[in-house]
Order: sequence, then structure tokens, then C-alpha cells
Amino acid sequence: MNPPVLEIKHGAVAYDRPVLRDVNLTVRSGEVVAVLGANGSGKSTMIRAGLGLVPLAEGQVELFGVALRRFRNWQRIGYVPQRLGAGGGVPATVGEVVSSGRLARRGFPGLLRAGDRQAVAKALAAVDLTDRVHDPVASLSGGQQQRTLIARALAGEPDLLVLDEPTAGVDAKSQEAFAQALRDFVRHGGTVLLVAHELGPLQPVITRAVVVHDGVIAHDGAVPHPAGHHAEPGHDHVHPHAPQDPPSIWGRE
Ligand SMILES: Nc1ncnc2c1ncn2[C@@H]1O[C@H](COP(=O)(O)OP(=O)(O)OP(=O)(O)O)[C@@H](O)[C@H]1O
Repeated sequence: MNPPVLEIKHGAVAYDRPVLRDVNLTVRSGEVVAVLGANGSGKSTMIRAGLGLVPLAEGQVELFGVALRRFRNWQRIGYVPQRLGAGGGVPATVGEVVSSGRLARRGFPGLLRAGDRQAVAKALAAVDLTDRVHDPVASLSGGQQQRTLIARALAGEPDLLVLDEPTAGVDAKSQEAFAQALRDFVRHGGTVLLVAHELGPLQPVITRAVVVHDGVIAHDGAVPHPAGHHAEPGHDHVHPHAPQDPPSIWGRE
């Protein structure tokens, strides 16, 4: 079995009230794990806790086999948070934003070196945005902006990519481009943990699904498929299922 890349053991998180309880999650090298679940079930909180962005009230986190408080190799991780929303007004070009993904790799400030430029070009190509490199990010569609953030994370050449709803509200072409970028990333040894509401073109790339329901992991295994009355709008009930029986449901908006 491949070594664990991210591990949450008996994790609990509370804001003003408990949000996650006794979460056990192990993501191993080479996996593409999707975290599914209804709005507010705790998906974002879980992945953010796994990166130390949200403190645990109980439990432990390990990254690449190292306890979180001793972990220093942050350049091994690329994190793409939930979308900032339209019209962020950032006067940066696509190229500048993606280049900023090299910062953690560079020991000192200065011009990008050949290796940096190569990584940036590769990341832009991976998300199919090479021809937009000089355009202001603000002039891009929401899907293209999201791809810019993904390219920024890829430019850092991480081993683990963590993405919070990378395809929410993203056009079909961007979703396809993103699925292809993930495929390439994994083929070159990468590991992925992502939050999603609907998998769409990502579905064939996902190796395992974790369904969060009301602060606990309700399913960990095969990718569920929406079907029957469970797929009807408004249905957000998640049943615990036997591991060999992929549930035909998932949490919905
Ligand atoms: N910083 C915070 N302070 C207080 N409560 C929070 C905070 N962040 C999230 N919550 C609450 O914790 C619960 C879980 O939120 P979380 O964002 O993890 O859910 P989610 O499954 O990712 O939802 P969504 O699909 O809407 O992004 C929600 O009830 C949310 O309102």
C-alpha cells in the first residue's frame, strides 16, 4: 500500500458549535479522493483541518508521515481555496498569478529562473490557458479564473494538490480542461484531495469518494452515483452503506 500523504485521526472541530466529530481520513500517494456532501456538512472544514488551517479540538493530523506541528515542507502541498467570487478586481495578469505559485520554491526574491519559467509554462498549458498569459485575471470567466488558481498551485510542483470545489459553477470546457490537468498531474506521481458537489467530467479520474454528512464520514469507498429518487432536487439524505455496496446517492446543494 502506498504511504499516507495526509492523515486525520479522530479529528474533531468546533466553531461556536461542533462541526466535525471523530473524522478518520487517510489519503495515500497516488489517490484522487473526492469529498462529497450537502452544503454545510463540513467538507471544507475537514480539508482545511487536514492542512492545519482550522485547529482541531481533538485528534491529530499528519502530512507526509510527519505530525502537523513539525511539518515544514509546505512546498509539497498546493492548495486552491473556494472561489473568491466574481470581480475580485485584482489587477494582475494570468502569468503573474501563476508565477506567484513559484514563490515557495524560490529561496530568495528576484527574477524567475529558467526552471521557474518552465514550470509556469507547463502549468498554464495543463489548464489550457497559455494564450491568456498576458490578460488581466479580472477579464477572465469564472471558470478561467479558477483554472488560473489551479495553475498557480500546479506551478509550485506539489506532491499533493488540495482543491475546494474546483468545478463549482465552472463551464463545461473548463471542467474538461481541469479533468485532463488532474489526469496528467496524477500520472506524474501526484496525489489529489478535492471537495465537490458534482463530479461531472471528473468522475473517471476519482479513485475514492468520502461522503461527509452532518460532521461525520458517512461513506468512504467507491464513488457514489446519483440515481432514483435520491437524485431528485432537495434530497440530501445520506445513508451509511456497506463498503462493498457503493451508495447510489450523494449529498446535494
Ligand atoms: N469560520 C467559521 N466560523 C463559524 N462557523 C463556521 C465557520 N466555517 C464554517 N462554519 C460552519 O461549519 C459548518 C460546516 O461548514 P463547511 O464550510 O465546512 O461545510 P461545507 O460542507 O464545505 O459546505 P459548503 O458546501 O457550503 O461549502 C457550517 O454550518 C458552517 O456554517
